[in-house]
Amino acid sequence: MLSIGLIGCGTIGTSICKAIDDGTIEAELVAIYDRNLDDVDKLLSTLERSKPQVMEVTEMVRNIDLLVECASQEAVYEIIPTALHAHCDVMIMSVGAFSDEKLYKTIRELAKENKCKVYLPSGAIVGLDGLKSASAEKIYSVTLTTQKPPAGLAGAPYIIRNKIDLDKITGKTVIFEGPASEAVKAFPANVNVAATISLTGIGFEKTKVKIVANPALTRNIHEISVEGAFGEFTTRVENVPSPSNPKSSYLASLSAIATLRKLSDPIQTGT
Ligand SMILES: NC(=O)C1=CN([C@@H]2O[C@H](COP(=O)(O)OP(=O)(O)OC[C@H]3O[C@@H](n4cnc5c(N)ncnc54)[C@H](OP(=O)(O)O)[C@@H]3O)[C@@H](O)[C@H]2O)C=CC1
Ligand SMILES: O=C([O-])CC(=O)C(=O)O
Repeated sequence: MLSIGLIGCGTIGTSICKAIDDGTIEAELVAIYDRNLDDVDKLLSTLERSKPQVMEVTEMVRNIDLLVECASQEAVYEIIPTALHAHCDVMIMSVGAFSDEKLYKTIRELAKENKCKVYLPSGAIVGLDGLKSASAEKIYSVTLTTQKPPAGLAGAPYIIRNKIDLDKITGKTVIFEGPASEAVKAFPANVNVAATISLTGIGFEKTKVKIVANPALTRNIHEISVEGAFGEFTTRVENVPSPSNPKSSYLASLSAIATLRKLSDPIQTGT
């Protein structure tokens, strides 16, 4: 059975661990880690059958087949190369880290050299299958429009740097417009999906991102519009925010779980 180690015991990490614990994912949860020890304890208290050891990444990678990152973009730098050097496959949620082209190339090379897979789930968006198919031919444009309730954007470096008072926003307001390369750095905990779209489609510079704060919303909305040789499509998802972290949509957790379930399934649907 697949042995899994997980870094980041927050919202997504807890959902994944529970899904392993209750058998939704066919795997053994061998090890977990988080820099925040309270989150580790909280997660452990939710598990009924699994008894993962708490260990740091250097020890963890000696005991697992696959490392799951659901922590932060900085964690990708800290843990993914270590895991690949140790011949572990990896699944990454903080995909925005790959706007750093050097990191992306390093991880790609390391994965090839060590014959490892790097899984990037669709996360909180829908339509990655269509974009993947479309990218076999010419794509003319890709635009992501993300709308969140103002509280879902709190703490983003862009909001802090520009001294935007989210409490004072009373109507639908465009907060940011620019390339995905800038969006994922300005909003590292809000639009990792822009990175996954960029890697699947036409890259970080050509992918356009618009971020809207909308106090009328209770859900996180992502709309993707794509034009290419195939024709055009628009997808829209209205995501229920995770109760423990309104920045992250529940669908992101479910997407991580689905990606891990797929590993043990002989039938693979979708592009
Ligand atoms: N691809 C996608 O579609 C999506 C991606 N995401 C991304 O997935 C990641 C996890 O999301 P979520 O579970 O909601 O986040 P949470 O904030 O709920 O949990 C993350 C946990 O990881 C810990 N952590 C952060 N950095 C490190 C590190 N370097 N080493 C060890 N622990 C660390 C955090 O600690 P602390 O509290 O101290 O920061 C926190 O306990 C985030 O980067 C998020 O932006 C989220 C939604 C969708
Ligand atoms: O969960 C979401 O709605 C999207 C998100 O936070 C991200 O891509 O980082």
